[in-house]
Formats: sequence, C-alpha cells, structure tokens
Amino acid sequence: SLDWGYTDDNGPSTWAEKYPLAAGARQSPVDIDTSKATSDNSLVDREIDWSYPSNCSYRIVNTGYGWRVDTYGDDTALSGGPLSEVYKLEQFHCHWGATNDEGSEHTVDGKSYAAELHLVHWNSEKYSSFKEAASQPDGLAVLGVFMEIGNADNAELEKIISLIPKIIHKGQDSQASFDLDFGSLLPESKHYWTYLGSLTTPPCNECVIWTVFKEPITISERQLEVFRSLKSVGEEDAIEPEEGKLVKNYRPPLPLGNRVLRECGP
Ligand SMILES: NS(=O)(=O)c1cccc(F)c1
Ligand SMILES: [Zn+2]
Repeated sequence: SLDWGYTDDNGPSTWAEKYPLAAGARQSPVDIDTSKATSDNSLVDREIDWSYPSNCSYRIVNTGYGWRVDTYGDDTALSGGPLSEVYKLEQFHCHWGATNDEGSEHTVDGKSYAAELHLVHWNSEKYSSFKEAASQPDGLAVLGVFMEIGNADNAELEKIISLIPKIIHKGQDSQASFDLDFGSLLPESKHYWTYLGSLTTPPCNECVIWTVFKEPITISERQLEVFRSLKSVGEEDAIEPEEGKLVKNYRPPLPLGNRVLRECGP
C-alpha cells in the first residue's frame, strides 16, 4: 500500500507522522485571503515571463498520486515576477477532487476550483539539479493555474488526456512527443498572487516560491472524469475494478501564518 495518499488512513492529516516537514510553518497550499494580499510596488512591472518550446518530447507517468508530465526542460525558462533567477521547467501535473466543488489545492476566499495545474520549475542558475534545488528555500518555482468546468474541451489538455488510458495503473508511463502550446495552458491574464511555501505532497519540502494565477482556465467534465479514472495501484494489484481509483489528490489549505501574500497584475 502507499505510505501516504489521500484516503482517510493515509491522507494529509496523517502525513506529519512520517514526514515531519508537513507540520512546518511555510506549508502549501494556503487559502488566498484576497483582503490580506498586498499590492506593494515590489512587484510592479515584474511580469512573470515564460518561454517554453512548442514541440517537445515528453513522458507522462502515473505516479500513483496522479499523472505527471516530465519535460526535458533544456530550452524552457521562467523568470520575472517574484523570481530573482531563471528557473527551468521540470514537470507539470494536476490535482483534482471527487466532485467538481472541490479539487484545487489553493482556494480563493474559501472558494475551491474543480482542479489545479502545477508547472514545476527549478532554479538552474543557482543549483545543479532539480533534486538539489528541492532542498533549498528558493529552489523551486511552481505556477498554479485554477481549472473550472466549462462546456468545451481544453484542446491542449486533450493531448495529455488522450494518453491517460495508457497509464491507468501506477508506474505505467508513455513516451510521446507532441507539440504542446503551454501558452494555452496558462490564463490570458497574468494577474497573480505569490508567497513562499512548500511542496504540497510529502516530503513537503519548504522550497517553493509559489505563483498562483487569479484567472482560471477551463476543462470539461468529461476530461476531468478521465483524470478520475487513473488508479493509485499497479496492474498486478488484484483489486476490484472500481477500487483504487484516484478520485481525489488534493491537500487542503494550511495556515498562511505570518507569511506575506503579494499580488501583482491588472
Ligand atoms: N504539488 S507540488 O507542490 O507542485 C509538487 C509536489 C512534489 C514534487 C514537486 F516537484 C512539486
Ligand atoms: Zn502539485
């Protein structure tokens, strides 16, 4: 069985037993209390800038906790906003819930979205590997994008969703080289909130500069159902067909404490 997960017996409220960092004071996600967000001039004209290649080879894997697309981030770059260095894209993945009224990890004034996309970058200017960066306070920069249910399929996400039937079981992966237009996985508005936080899954290292976009992108109900069809167990685990489905994989918000929450953008 998994040593951590999202069920009652191995879910977020139990993580600190095996992963003490999960009880830290700089944990993620948080509820974004918009009345607490400061729009001081420290970020003025500090737009978040990203450049991702259009056609790239990717590997999509079922981690047992969801799907993750590993990029080979050579010619990717994220800079600006709260970042002092250039970060490289390492991977992206998603969190969702069993029903559409939950699923995001960050919430906005207590409101949950149906899902949340995370684009994970590491500080390749200061550190020599993702692993090393993940042990540093400014090691990672994660972009969080809220996803709400819309009528239309998200065409870019469809390229990923079409691969999910190949990775239904934990440990399965699929190599695909498709041209992904990241620009359309990100909202039009660059208005964002930013704060210092952590990985939202064990070991919950406090190494992330979080940037959460205000504007959601849309995903269809059908697409979200495909996410929920993933299994948290391997093909060899003999279980009932309906068992082991990854219907939810989000961590509820932790206290912001005395951290500063800044906002930027129109
Ligand atoms: N969910 S998350 O904080 O983006 C995250 C969790 C674990 C590893 C990682 F690279 C990113
Ligand atoms: Zn995540």
